[in-house]
Parts: sequence; structure tokens; C-alpha cells
Amino acid sequence: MSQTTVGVEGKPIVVRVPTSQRDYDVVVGEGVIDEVGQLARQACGGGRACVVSDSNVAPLYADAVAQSLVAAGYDACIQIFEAGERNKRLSTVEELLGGLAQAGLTRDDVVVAVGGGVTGDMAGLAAALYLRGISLVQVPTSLLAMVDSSVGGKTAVDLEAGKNLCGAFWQPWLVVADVDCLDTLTPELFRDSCGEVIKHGVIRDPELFSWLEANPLTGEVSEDELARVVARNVQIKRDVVASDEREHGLRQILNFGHTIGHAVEAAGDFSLGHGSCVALGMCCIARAAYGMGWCGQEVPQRIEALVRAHGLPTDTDLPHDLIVSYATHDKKRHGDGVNVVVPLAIGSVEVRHVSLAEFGRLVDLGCGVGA
Ligand SMILES: NC(=O)c1ccc[n+]([C@@H]2O[C@H](COP(=O)([O-])OP(=O)(O)OC[C@H]3O[C@@H](n4cnc5c(N)ncnc54)[C@H](O)[C@@H]3O)[C@@H](O)[C@H]2O)c1
Ligand SMILES: O=C(O)C(=O)C[C@@H](O)[C@H](O)[C@H](O)COP(=O)(O)O
Ligand SMILES: [Zn+2]
Repeated sequence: MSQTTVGVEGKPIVVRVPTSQRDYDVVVGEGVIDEVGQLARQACGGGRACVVSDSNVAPLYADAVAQSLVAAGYDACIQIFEAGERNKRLSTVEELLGGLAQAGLTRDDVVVAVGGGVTGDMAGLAAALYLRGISLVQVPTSLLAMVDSSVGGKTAVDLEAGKNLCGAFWQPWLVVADVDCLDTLTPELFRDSCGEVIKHGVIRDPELFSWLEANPLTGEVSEDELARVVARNVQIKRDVVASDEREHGLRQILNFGHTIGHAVEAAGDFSLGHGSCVALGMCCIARAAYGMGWCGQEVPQRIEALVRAHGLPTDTDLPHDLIVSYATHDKKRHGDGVNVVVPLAIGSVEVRHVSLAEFGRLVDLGCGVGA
């Protein structure tokens, strides 16, 4: 992994992300949360900034970010919503939009999302909608948000019918990932985030995958190493998104593990975290792919072992017809079938369009059969 990362020890690592509109920087390092104001000033300009955060993260980091914004010349306010995926709803976004209007934000101003993926997805959607779009800065505080959700411009809320069914593509102007924030995550939340890191290894980076096998993130990993892991994951996602910003083709591979994962997440009323659901979704589809003869046995074996090494689940006992029913409502439904991402080897996946009957067979082969 070391040969693919950039940056000098102790210094922030900056990953530049191109988009069709403009490029933006992802700044990864220790203590960089205090730089948010000055970096936002350079990236967005504007006079007012509204920090959006949830009820767990706001007491920890919202004031520090707001102070940094004020020091950089912004008139800053803070909006807080009740933490949790169950609140990732249009009604919450509507409240956020009301707050932006009340604070008098104009088209020159900035929304600053401080929190995990739920915060980033909702603050991002609010930024996309408010006045038909204003600047957005992402300050991810969970590992999952640092390696995945803060980058790439997907914003969304859930509908009764399923995950992320209402959203917009809205790229950030800047992402500031302070790995020191990971210190306040509980071990469970940290583990949950690891699902998306493992995903990046399976889809694009066998070297990262092997490195994780030797150095599970739940073991002893230094802050410096964590910063490199975050930066490497951002690079992987950046390269995929850069070649297919609106998910017409290649970007679908970022959904590896999500077809079954999203179904389990929604059907279980969000009692299991997103990363854990992705982890078990990857194991299920890998077992199914082996059962179909699309990959060798070592593929599900290595994925399951790495998932288990990070303390994450490898299977679900949900009824198969429920999984199929949720999957048919997902965005990856096309015509009479569904697009699924299947592993061919560690580091290589492909998107296959399967009929609903074939998808049902994959679920039978892969779910409720694991160790
Ligand atoms: N937009 C995308 O590309 C994308 C990618 C992956 C996931 N997602 C979405 O992201 C969400 C999952 O993200 P998540 O796991 O960060 O969920 P989350 O935002 O709910 O955060 C998980 C929990 O950790 C808490 N938390 C976050 N940072 C903390 C910190 N530093 N210290 C203490 N507590 C902290 C939160 O308050 C919350 O209780 C899902 O809704 C998923 O759909 C989006
Ligand atoms: O950025 C992407 O593209 C992804 O697919 C990243 C996923 O980890 C993320 O969970 C995403 O929200 C899932 O895609 P969705 O389109 O089904 O919401
Ligand atoms: Zn995901």
C-alpha cells in the first residue's frame, strides 16, 4: 500500500479530485479540523457558513469548526439534527433548509457538514436544493465518511421503500478529514466503517486488501497509518468517480455488497450499521459468485476472513423473499432485472445484469449459508 500513497509523515495528505464542474481537494491529516475555515475561504469564499451536525457529533466538533470559520471571516451558525439513519429523511432536510433560510444564507454562502455519512448525505442534499445549489464543505468524522461518503458527490435520504431513494449528485467544494476525530468513535462504530474499506480493496486494490489481512484496522494502527489508509481509499474512489461521475457504468462497482446490504439495512429498520450490512452483503454475493462458478473458492474465503477479522458479520438470516423484494426497489433495478456487482478475484469485480429469478438464485446460494 505504501507505494500508492502520497504525503510526508505528519503532514496533511492532499488528494485532488476532478469533477465535470471543478476540481476539489480532500485534505487528510491530524489536527486539520482547525484549518476548515481558512481552507473553506480559499475553496468557496462567501460570507456566511452554516455548520450542520448531528446530536452526537455537534457537542464534540461543531464549535471548533464554527470558531475556525469565524477566524477565517465567516459569520457562522450551527444546525443540529437528531443522530441516526432513521432520521435520514426528507422531513429532516426540510428542517435544515428552513434553518438555512432563517440564517439568511445566500447563493455565495456555504454549508459545512460535520459528522458521519448520515450528516454528509443530508447536509449535501440540503446544499444541493437550497437556492438551487450552494457551496458544500464536507468535514467527515467517521472512518466511513472519510473513506467513502464525503467524496464523490452522492447525497440522499431514505424513503419508506428503501435506502437513498431520493437524492442528487452534488459535489463538495472541499473535504477536510481529521483522523484525530476517529478517537471519539466507539469501537463498534469504528468497526462498522471498516466494511467500506474492505470493499475498496476487493473492487480495485489487491495490495490494500493484502495489507489489511496483515494489519486489520481494528488492531494497532498509528494515526499516520490511518491517514494513509484514508488517503488511499479516497484515491480509489476518486479514480472510479472521475471516470463515471453520474454512475452510467463503472461507478456501479462502488455498490459491491450493497444490493443485499441495503436490503438488510432497510428490512432490519437500520438496527445494523451501513458498513456492517455492506460487509455481510459482500460475503453473500461472493459465496453466490463462487456457487455460480464465476470466481474461485479463495475469493469468498478471503473476504469472509477479512470481514470476520474486523469483527463484522458475514451473513444474514433474513427471509430471502424479503431481500429480493427490497432489492427490486433499489436504484440498481433495470428493466426486469437488477444489476449486481460480482467478484471475479480480489481486486477485480464486474457488473452483471441478472433477472429477478436469477437474483433470487444468487440470494439462495449466498445468504443464510455462511459460517
Ligand atoms: N454518499 C455516499 O457516497 C455514501 C457512501 C457510503 C455511505 N453513505 C451513507 O452514510 C451513512 C453511514 O455513515 P456513518 O456510518 O458515518 O453513519 P452516521 O453518520 O450515522 O455515523 C455513525 C454514528 O457515529 C457517530 N459519529 C460520527 N462521527 C463520530 C465521532 N468522530 N465521534 C463520535 N461519534 C461519531 C454518529 O453520530 C452516529 O451515531 C449511511 O446513511 C450510508 O447510506 C453514503
Ligand atoms: O459513491 C458511490 O457511488 C457508492 O456507491 C458508495 C456507496 O458506498 C454508498 O453507500 C452509496 O450511497 C450507495 O449507492 P446508492 O446509489 O445505492 O445510494
Ligand atoms: Zn456504502
